[in-house]
Amino acid sequence: MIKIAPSILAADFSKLAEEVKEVEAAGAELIHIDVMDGHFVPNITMGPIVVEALRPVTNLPLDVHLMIENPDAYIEQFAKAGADYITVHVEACRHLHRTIQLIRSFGVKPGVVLNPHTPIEHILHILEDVDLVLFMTVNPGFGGQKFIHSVVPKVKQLSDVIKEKGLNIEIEIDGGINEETIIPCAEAGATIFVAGSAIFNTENREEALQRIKAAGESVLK
Ligand SMILES: O=C(CO)[C@H](O)[C@H](O)COP(=O)(O)O
Ligand SMILES: [Fe+2]
Repeated sequence: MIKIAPSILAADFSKLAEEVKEVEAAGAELIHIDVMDGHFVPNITMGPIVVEALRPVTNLPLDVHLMIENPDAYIEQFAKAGADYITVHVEACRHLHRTIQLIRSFGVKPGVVLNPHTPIEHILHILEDVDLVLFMTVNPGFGGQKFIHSVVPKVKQLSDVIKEKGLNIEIEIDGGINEETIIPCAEAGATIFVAGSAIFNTENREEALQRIKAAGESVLK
């Protein structure tokens, strides 16, 4: 099954609650929240108070993507604010296993994120401990960037490892996803797709979301 996670980074922040409700009604499966600190990435976005504000607005799981240095210092705040998933970059974690355990200790599902150039070997020894692996298909920091195709073989490589080991881990893709780029990623074994500009920068969000989802599902038939 293909799940679409609209990224609110591309939403109209002056009416964020309405934007979230609109994509929920349009068939979204998760709400993706991009947290940037101006250090790990060259942009600043939102913190736990936005997660807390959105928690009562939607029944969908809140997928919190931390693009921050020292994520350990903020995990409790994001967990208590209502995050369902917290994903951390392997490139930002000095003690990844500790960070993943910390996320789980608050009853939140942990995931690990790889930048486009990071090899999957960096996460092979954490697979047993995570619920999700997120592949960046743009350099993190901004919405609306172009999909980096060279990430796709890594997705297939990890998907094969997950199958071989019989693990229950979902693969999520983030960056430049639209009804074309979703296809090679779904073929490679990904099941959760973040889409920001391809959904929020359109007139008809429902149609955009459903077209992207249908393109992904066409691969599974
Ligand atoms: O993590 C991100 C950027 O760092 C965003 O989730 C991602 O860029 C989504 O936006 P778009 O679909 O417009 O590429
Ligand atoms: Fe993201």
